[in-house]
Amino acid sequence: MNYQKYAPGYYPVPQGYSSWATKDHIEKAPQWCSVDLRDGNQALVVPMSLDEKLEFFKLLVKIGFKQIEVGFPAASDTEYEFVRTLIDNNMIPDDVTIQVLTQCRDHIIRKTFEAIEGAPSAVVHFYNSTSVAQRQQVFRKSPEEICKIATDGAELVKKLSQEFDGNFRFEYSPESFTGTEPEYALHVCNAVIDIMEPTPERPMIINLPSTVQMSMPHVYANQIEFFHNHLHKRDSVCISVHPHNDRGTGVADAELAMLAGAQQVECCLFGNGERTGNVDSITLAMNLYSHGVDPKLNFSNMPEICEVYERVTRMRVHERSPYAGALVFAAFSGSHQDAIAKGMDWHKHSDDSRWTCPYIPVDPVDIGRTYDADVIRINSQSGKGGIGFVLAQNYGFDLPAKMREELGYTVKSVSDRNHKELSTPEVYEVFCNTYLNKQDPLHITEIHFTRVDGLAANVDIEYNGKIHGCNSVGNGRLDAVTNAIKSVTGTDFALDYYSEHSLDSGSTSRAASYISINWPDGTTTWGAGTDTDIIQSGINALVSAFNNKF
Ligand SMILES: CC(=O)SCCNC(=O)CCNC(=O)[C@H](O)C(C)(C)COP(=O)(O)OP(=O)(O)OC[C@H]1O[C@@H](n2cnc3c(N)ncnc32)[C@H](O)[C@@H]1OP(=O)(O)O
Ligand SMILES: CC(C)C(=O)C(=O)O
Repeated sequence: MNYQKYAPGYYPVPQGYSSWATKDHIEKAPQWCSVDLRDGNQALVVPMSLDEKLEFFKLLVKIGFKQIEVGFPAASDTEYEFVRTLIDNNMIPDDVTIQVLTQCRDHIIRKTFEAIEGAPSAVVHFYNSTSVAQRQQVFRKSPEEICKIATDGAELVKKLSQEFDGNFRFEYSPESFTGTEPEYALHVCNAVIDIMEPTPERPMIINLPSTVQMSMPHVYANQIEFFHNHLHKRDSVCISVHPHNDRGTGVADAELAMLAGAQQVECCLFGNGERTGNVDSITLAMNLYSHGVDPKLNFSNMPEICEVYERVTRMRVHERSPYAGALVFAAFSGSHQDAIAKGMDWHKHSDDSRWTCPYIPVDPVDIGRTYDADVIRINSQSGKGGIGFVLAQNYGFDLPAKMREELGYTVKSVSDRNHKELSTPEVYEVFCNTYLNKQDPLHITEIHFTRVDGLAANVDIEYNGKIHGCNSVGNGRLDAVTNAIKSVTGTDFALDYYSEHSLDSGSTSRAASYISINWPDGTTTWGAGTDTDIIQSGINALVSAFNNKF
């Protein structure tokens, strides 16, 4: 690890371009430009087929993208045919503009115009590299010669836009901007703007890509503010950013750039794109959403978006991909589960409609996820709160706090022993096996109550395989049965806790009862019972608690 081999390769702007840093939130969504079908596609092991691109295009339209870079038409027949298919078959909605990318090379620009001829609304995006490294190593040209590649390209784009039929607007990128001296990049961009002569009615886009991310995000934001202040015809230019993610801060680059004056963001779903990817459109949009800002993109069906994306790109949505990954709402750990379960309950009963649930930045339901499958998941790190929540949500059992605690440890240890996550049915199975309607070694086979002075019970009890008939009395039914059990089994115990609630709604609803009993040796055992008859459910809980001693 020879760190001396490296030095920062970026060029900060002078002091005085960080007024953006006083802002603490983004007030509105940027103009979104999806580059999934171009930058995303060029980064795939196998680029998408025409049909796959069509399906992805439809998905992007459904999500709400109004500007979609559909490809690099000069790159391949598929790319070219895709653009022609969209145009020739009127597949572009009226409010959607397609965008195509071309290098500043004559034959590539010409081929690009052939591809977009007749487009109802298209952005021609032309670029050339301006960085110090590319000037020296790739092009071996002076700054002015490199600038001439851009201006020659701009002249040709402008000329062809008048020769070809279609409604065209323009975008220029000083590619490898982040490795370019800002003053020089500004000079090139202004030279292009002067040629393209945008107006406020027909603005052009200047895209300042972090082609390779080289600095901390605030350095990039300062660069954007510098351009915001010094670009020619600012009222006729839309500043776009196109952050990559080499340093892992693509989202921060985009967000700070928006504070600094960027109006458009070029991005890809799930941060797909060259190397570590482009900035993730889902994270950016959902970050706005979670602050109460309309993102102007609709991610209400995230599972469908993940499915289409994975199928057509052959990429995988990472489990921790913000807002979209399979595990991003999942809480395995006890204290998180406890807070989430309490937070959810608080929200259910609160008048405050704003989402403030601990640990979960947005309501999973808003993006098509479910609480049951996605939020509280059980393993050996889980706690009583989460385990109780799972039982309550899925099976309606609202366990008393102490019983939940005991069940919590039992469930955790099953998960720990087997070294696996427990599914909801498996948690339920542990609960049933441990507490519910247990009939061994003691089982009540027959019971009749009569009200005399207090309550008398005539009970048949099967205990250790033998049936015992018994008459007992008590101050209530449960007390009478307790006394019968004590006399048949010769044990002594005291009823400590009893509660019940109805389990299902409707006339045939079942009751669930919970009982704990204290034993002379200082121990406590718990049992649960269910039955359509509330008394029987209590007796079942009592018998279960008794049986749990043995
Ligand atoms: C950061 C980005 O994402 S930029 C977009 C990158 N995307 C792609 O490249 C995908 C599509 N590209 C392709 O299919 C091909 O590269 C094509 C069709 C564009 C060009 O193909 P080719 O001409 O066969 O090859 P190649 O890309 O290697 O061309 C290199 C030449 O173009 C020049 N060049 C590269 N970029 C540019 C540019 N923006 N403007 C002008 N010239 C350029 C190089 O200096 C080199 O010149 P040389 O022939 O004098 O050495
Ligand atoms: C062509 C440009 C915008 C690009 O993709 C990049 O610089 O990353």
